Amino acid sequence: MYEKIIPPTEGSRITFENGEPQVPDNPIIPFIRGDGTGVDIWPAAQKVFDAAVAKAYGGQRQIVWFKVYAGDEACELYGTYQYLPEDTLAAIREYGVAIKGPLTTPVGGGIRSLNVALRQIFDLYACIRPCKYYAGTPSPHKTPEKLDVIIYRENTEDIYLGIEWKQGSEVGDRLIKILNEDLIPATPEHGKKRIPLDSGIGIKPISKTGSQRLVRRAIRHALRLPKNKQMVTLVHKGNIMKYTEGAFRDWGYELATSEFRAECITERESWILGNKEKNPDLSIEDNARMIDPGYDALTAEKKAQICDEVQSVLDAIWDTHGSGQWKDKIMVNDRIADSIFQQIQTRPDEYSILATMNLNGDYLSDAAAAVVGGLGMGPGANIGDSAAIFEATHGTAPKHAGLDRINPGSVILSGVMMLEYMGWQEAADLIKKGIGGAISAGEVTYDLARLMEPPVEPLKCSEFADAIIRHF
Ligand SMILES: NC(=O)C1=CN([C@@H]2O[C@H](COP(=O)(O)OP(=O)(O)OC[C@H]3O[C@@H](n4cnc5c(N)ncnc54)[C@H](OP(=O)(O)O)[C@@H]3O)[C@@H](O)[C@H]2O)C=CC1
Ligand SMILES: O=C(O)CCC(=O)C(=O)O
Ligand SMILES: [Mg+2]
Repeated sequence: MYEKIIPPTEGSRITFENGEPQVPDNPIIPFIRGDGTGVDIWPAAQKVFDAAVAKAYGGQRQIVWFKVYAGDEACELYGTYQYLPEDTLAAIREYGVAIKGPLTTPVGGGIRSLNVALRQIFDLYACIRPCKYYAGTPSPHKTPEKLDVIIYRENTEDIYLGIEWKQGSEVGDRLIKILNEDLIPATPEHGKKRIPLDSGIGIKPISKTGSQRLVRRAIRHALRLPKNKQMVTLVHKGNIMKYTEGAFRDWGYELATSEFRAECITERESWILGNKEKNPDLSIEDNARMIDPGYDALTAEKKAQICDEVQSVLDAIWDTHGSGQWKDKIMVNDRIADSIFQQIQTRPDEYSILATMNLNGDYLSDAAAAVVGGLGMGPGANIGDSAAIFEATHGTAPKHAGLDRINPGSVILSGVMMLEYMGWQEAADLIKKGIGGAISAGEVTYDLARLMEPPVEPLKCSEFADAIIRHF
């Protein structure tokens, strides 16, 4: 079945039922070491996972690791340009849950991202990146403990679909000609706009299906959180990209107010209900004026639309959500993408789950990780309905590769997410305890050491792993 790898003779497969993993006591888990700092991080992380599982279950449970290849290491074994061999895909398909180190993607030309390819091949449509503060972690931010968000990033489409044409390419030039001469003039709202002839062109597809399945997972996650964290914020740049990012917002609200009607309230609905609760005799028009501060300057048609909205919300959900009942529901709101970057710094505690499209989530997850201590503390999971691959938010950090210096924390915390996904909470908790203990004792790698006051001597990558195990 495999060309160059041999599966372990012991261990069993993780299977999926209704999108949920069914985990035996000795699951076979494929891992990709990764390029660049993967050589440092992976052995450190694996040591921590094995120690935690051994301590938590005293031999009753064990992960059976299966080394598979991608990136530079794959080319060494399988030959030039064999960056993502069929063996690796077959192993992940067979065993369902995998974990990986970072893989290099060249800028400009060269191969397209292997990381993105894996997400698309296995339809791992939700990229989940929690950004939570570990006590004692040094941070460039004054109040990092106030940030506790989980980024739910759509993981398969947007510009990451990779449909683009180089400037000057034959097809790209043809496309620009068709757009300039036919499609743009046929769309009156585009007026006299034309695409400069020396442009590269990229396509940004945002589908209703892709958006809604992501938001569905985000809302389901919110349902499992404590009441004060039951919020989902739809992040978008819909004021500029109306039919892609704006549509993501609209489809998100549509899903929340149809599939999750009993469980959700939108921010705007909460204002309408709240206004009526404070003043039961409030007229529809006065309520409309209160939810839209620019109401009096609007055209008659727009005013009528807002009054209709107020009336329909009251008709539809006053009985089920009114009289304060909405305060127990999941709050669904939306924020424009640039604004959320400052909001996670100025009002971090007002957010919980941030549901984003692919590119916005990529940017936002690095920024949010920085608030809670940096990319060395940014874990992630790519989840689909029949497979999952866990990986850190960061990349290969090439200047640190092979120096036994980099922080393995993000891959270790990605492993914590994997253990939790598998239902192995005891092992996950031990690792979290170990990380907390090591940080509190000032036993940290260079990235955290340089932020600590007073400064501490940094540990090596491998020493940090040992410190985590000591603090279990
Ligand atoms: N999922 C994946 O596999 C990803 C792959 N990539 C790929 O990685 C390559 C390099 O990307 P680049 O833009 O340099 O981004 P990286 O995330 O690899 O590194 C940027 C900087 O972030 C800090 N950093 C990264 N990882 C860690 C860590 N584990 N511990 C502490 N600090 C860390 C370092 O900062 P400092 O030097 O200041 O300490 C590092 O120089 C590219 O080819 C990119 O495409 C990028 C992101 C994700
Ligand atoms: O695939 C890559 O090289 C970069 C991906 C990335 O930055 C991410 O997923 O956060
Ligand atoms: Mg990124």
